[in-house]
Amino acid sequence: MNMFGAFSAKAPNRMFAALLLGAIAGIAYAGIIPLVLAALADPGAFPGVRDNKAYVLGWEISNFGFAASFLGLCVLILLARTASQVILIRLSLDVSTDMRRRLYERVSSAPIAELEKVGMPRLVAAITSDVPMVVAGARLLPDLFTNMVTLVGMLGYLLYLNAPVFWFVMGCIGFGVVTYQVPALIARRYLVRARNHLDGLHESIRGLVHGAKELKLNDARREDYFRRVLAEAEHRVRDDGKTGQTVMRIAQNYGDLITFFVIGATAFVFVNYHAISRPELVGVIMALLYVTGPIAILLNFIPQIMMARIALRKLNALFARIPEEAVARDVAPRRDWQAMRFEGVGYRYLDDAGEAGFEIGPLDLEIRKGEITFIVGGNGSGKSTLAKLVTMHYQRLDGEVRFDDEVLGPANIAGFRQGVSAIFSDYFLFDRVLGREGAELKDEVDSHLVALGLAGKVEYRDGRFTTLALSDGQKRRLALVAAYLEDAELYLFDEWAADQDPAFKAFFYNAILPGLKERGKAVVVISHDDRYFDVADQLVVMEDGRITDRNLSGATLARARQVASQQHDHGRRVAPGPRPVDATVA
Ligand SMILES: Nc1ncnc2c1ncn2[C@@H]1O[C@H](COP(=O)(O)OP(=O)(O)OP(=O)(O)O)[C@@H](O)[C@H]1O
Repeated sequence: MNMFGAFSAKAPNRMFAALLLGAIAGIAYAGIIPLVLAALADPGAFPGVRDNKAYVLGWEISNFGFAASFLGLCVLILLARTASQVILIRLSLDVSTDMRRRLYERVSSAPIAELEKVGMPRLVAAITSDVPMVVAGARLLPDLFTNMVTLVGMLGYLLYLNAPVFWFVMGCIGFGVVTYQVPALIARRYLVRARNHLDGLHESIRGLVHGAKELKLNDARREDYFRRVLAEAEHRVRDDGKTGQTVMRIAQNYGDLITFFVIGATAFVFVNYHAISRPELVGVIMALLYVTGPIAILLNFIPQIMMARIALRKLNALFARIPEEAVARDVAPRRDWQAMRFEGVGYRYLDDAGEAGFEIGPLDLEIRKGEITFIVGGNGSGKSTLAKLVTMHYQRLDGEVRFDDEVLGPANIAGFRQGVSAIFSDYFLFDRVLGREGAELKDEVDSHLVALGLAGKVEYRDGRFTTLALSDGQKRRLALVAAYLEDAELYLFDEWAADQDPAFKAFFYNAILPGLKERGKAVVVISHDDRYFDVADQLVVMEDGRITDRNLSGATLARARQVASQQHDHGRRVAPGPRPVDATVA
């Protein structure tokens, strides 16, 4: 995608109209000086010559024909330029929305593993910095076109006035353009670096916002973060930006100077070597003075266009970085299965350089409907990675996943994935129930809010939850309400109960999970709550990326309890003796 392409792909007719109007304005601009010079050369233009005069609103107008043409050109410039700019501004707003929408669509259709690698800061930088920069650059196109047409027109006029002057000017412009490239290339290098540092700055800002509580508690820590992380990131963006912009301005002024140099060289040097009449010289100098305007504008645009191209390259790289997941889309949810089977399934994380990181597998596992499967294991043993394979956010790299006898692959994965509802440990709570509407929804939500002890805390009104300002445990319960309403075939809970109080923990393990099981759902729970391991039909023990045990034998239970008891750093183990579950809750 190039800048022009971004606009012309969206609305070719509007883009064409804007450029055409820009060209008309350019031609009209280029016509002004020849017209004035022609009028001045006409005897009717001078005082005392009474021919060809007219009176308009009491004003005496000499050389009326030229004056009327001059006015006509001015009006044409005004109308054509305004229309061209208005069309482009409106189009650019549509294009910005369009580009952002494309990015949203790409993000939502990208493989989760790629999104995790790209990270939020790069996406935010792309949406907030790159898209507006590209659009701002593309918006200059008609003005660029207008000024280029004016320049070409004026150079043509120069050729008509005096061919040697024209070739002299062309030589000077050629020299200027070539030598201009040196500072322009240096500037570009620094501007690209400044833009690359922007991703790091966004990452640092994320730390500032998300780590605000931690930073506030300790001045030394905050100082350190400001000095070594934020300030450094800011300085990198600022320093390279400053150097890039400075060199760019030098290049621009150098370009400006070249045009004046041409005028000086023509007036003071060229005339000594070529025969040129005084009126001819006046015409040439006027044309050259007039040309400085479009040249200055073109030079002024260059930094912005350069920034836009850098941003566009970043956007294109991001699009290439987050490819669309190669799976069939718009397929109906698949509910017609009884068991999900992992046969020798393996997965490994790859870093940016393609180096393999943590690896799980080969895994053999069966998750059946109407059963509860617990996954237990120490920190970093691969439980969440396995969970993402179960929810099909990650696709196996080795082995095979089957739903009954059907092998999971690109053609059917989207269908099976739509039958999954999951609450991950880093879940996101939306302020509404997505994908469902209707009057009966509110009644259902209300009854779940009551059951989960959230009535009075939050309501479902006008299609959204009235507040999300809830405690961690309450937020998780609200996420559970939304998950429950999805009526999925497979439910996955990654440490859902970790921050629930004993009563809700008991409610979750003793009422919600068995309830889902009774409804014939496949239930997968990552848990450290060894008190409730007996709720499981199947207990899967993970150690170092492998399943080391997978049944409910006494030995597995003992092993699972031992592994769970090694979870020192969670600190959220269930307190002994849950208080009786409230009748409304149970
Ligand atoms: N997005 C990622 N990119 C690269 N490596 C990752 C990523 N996520 C996890 N890992 C690696 O995979 C290993 C297993 O992580 P995983 O989250 O599956 O463990 P876990 O058993 O769920 O741990 P915990 O109990 O702490 O949540 C980790 O040691 C980590 O190094």
